[in-house]
Amino acid sequence: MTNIFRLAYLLKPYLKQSIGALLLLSAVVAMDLAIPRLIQKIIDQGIHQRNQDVVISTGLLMLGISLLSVLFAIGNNTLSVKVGESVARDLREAMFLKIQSFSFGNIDRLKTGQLMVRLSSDTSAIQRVVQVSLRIGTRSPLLMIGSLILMVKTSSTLALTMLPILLITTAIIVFFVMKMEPLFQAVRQKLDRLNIVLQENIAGIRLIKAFVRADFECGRFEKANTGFTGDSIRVMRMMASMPPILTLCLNAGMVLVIRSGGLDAIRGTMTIGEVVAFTNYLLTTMAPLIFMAMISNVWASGIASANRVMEVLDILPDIQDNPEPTAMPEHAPGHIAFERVSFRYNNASEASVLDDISFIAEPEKTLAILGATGAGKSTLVNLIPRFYDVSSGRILIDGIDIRALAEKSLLSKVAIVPQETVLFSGSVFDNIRYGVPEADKKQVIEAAKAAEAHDFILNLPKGYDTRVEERGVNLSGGQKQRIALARALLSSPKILILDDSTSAVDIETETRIQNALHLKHRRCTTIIVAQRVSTVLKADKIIVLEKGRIAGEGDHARLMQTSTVYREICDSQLGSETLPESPGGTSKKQEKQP
Ligand SMILES: Nc1ncnc2c1ncn2[C@@H]1O[C@H](COP(=O)(O)OP(=O)(O)OP(=O)(O)O)[C@@H](O)[C@H]1O
Repeated sequence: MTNIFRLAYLLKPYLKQSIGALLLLSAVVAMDLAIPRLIQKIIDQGIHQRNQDVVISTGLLMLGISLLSVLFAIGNNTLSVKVGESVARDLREAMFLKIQSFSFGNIDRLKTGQLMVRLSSDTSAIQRVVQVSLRIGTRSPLLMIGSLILMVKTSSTLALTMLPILLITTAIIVFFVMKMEPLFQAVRQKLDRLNIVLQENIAGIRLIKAFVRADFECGRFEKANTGFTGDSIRVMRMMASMPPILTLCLNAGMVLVIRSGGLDAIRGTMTIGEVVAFTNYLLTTMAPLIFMAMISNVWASGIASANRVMEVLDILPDIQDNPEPTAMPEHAPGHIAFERVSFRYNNASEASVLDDISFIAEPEKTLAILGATGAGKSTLVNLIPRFYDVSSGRILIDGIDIRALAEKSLLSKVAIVPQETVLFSGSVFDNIRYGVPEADKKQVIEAAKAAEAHDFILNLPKGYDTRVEERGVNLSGGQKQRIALARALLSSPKILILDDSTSAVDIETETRIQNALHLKHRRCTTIIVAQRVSTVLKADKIIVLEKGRIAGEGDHARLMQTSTVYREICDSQLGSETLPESPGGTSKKQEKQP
């Protein structure tokens, strides 16, 4: 519930419009309340006393009031819709910005489907709460309170008779609202689950087809869909049972008023006009109660959504700049030092993914990290741009602990080509200059040439203007990797990290890329992650990683002599024939694919 009050804070920028909406609404309520009094006047002073003038003048006044009421209601509607939509837009923006601030660890814990529901359905539910609150949600209680006062003024004894019915009706509504809130929460959770399954399926549709797993996936989807439907039915059933119960209360009240008021009128202690006015006030007391009950689902789902949205807004990014961050020097050489670094993904998890890692990557040199799948290579390089923080030890760049550096400053010097290539829909040109939007065509072409992408891009239907479809489906794996590489090279980084980013290109192209990198980007520290020995042969230093620990360090020739693990990897991939003795040489042997 506190989250709903926190949401009220979002109304602050729209205070004027909100107050305007509420003032217009109050005027509408005042006019609604005047109508039964005017009816009473028509009956008692007009019809009963056969005074035609009273009937006509009061009738015209009623008409005028009704017209004005319509105009004010339209004004209230316009303002409340505007405020509701604006609050939803602000919330979506706040959530979007929050998600952008998340570090890799936060993203690992949150599911994409969940975030999508919170950004879309939950913000819409909150928007409905705001709109409803500025309209019927405020109108109903005001109308109810006004009607109650006027009921007491018309006949306090009759009003007292109505009290138990009003209390029972209120209790029923509170009961329903309290019962429905957790149910709405459950429905939202099931919707999350449904979205996660849906998203995984759409993203992985090709794989599902390739492995003929459509039946299995249909089963998974059906389970999520049935779960969602089941909970939705429970909520709807509850909602549907409320109006008939409340209508019963209203009818019981009417019977009581007509009976007691009728007897009072016969006794002459009440006029017929008063009885009619009282009946009307009973209606304007009970009907808002029923309306409020009907919109209680909007409230219940709004509260549930507010909790879920606030949950995201309350998350603190795992990685934040310290209060006085240091900027990387403009001409930083790019010297990297790992000092006794250990890392585990969740501090709760038992095993370390990296254990006591120490090494140095020299400026303008190439360091390769080789190891079997799951050895911890990607994890290791992800620590350099501080995607995750080390669990112990420290990483220094040019002598500065990266935790002391400003995130933006660090990332402006480090470029990473991740293992999984991500391209956005848009032109090839725009994808390459994603990190440097101001880059001109010449710079883009230069980067593409260094990444061995220029020739294939020219052969695409519209060259650099060819549209990359969603997730790059119209490009091959190797082509995507080369565009991603060009994107990283364009930012002229001081530290370039290639995380198995040439795994999908053939060995010949990979060699050309490496030569180009060596020529044009020799002034940056390059870290190459690879499973393929051929990728690392030319590196100045190779680190062999085994189960999160360093199992060998040195250049190819040295490792061939000192590291059994390295020799075994070489043997398994290149065979046992003589390999080049020194870095820079090329293997004459026909290479085997891993
Ligand atoms: N986001 C994550 N959350 C939890 N565990 C993870 C995460 N990413 C990787 N791991 C675990 O960390 C270990 C090392 O993974 P990593 O991706 O670093 O290996 P790798 O050597 O790069 O493997 P590959 O060559 O197959 O890419 C693996 O056991 C993996 O399951």
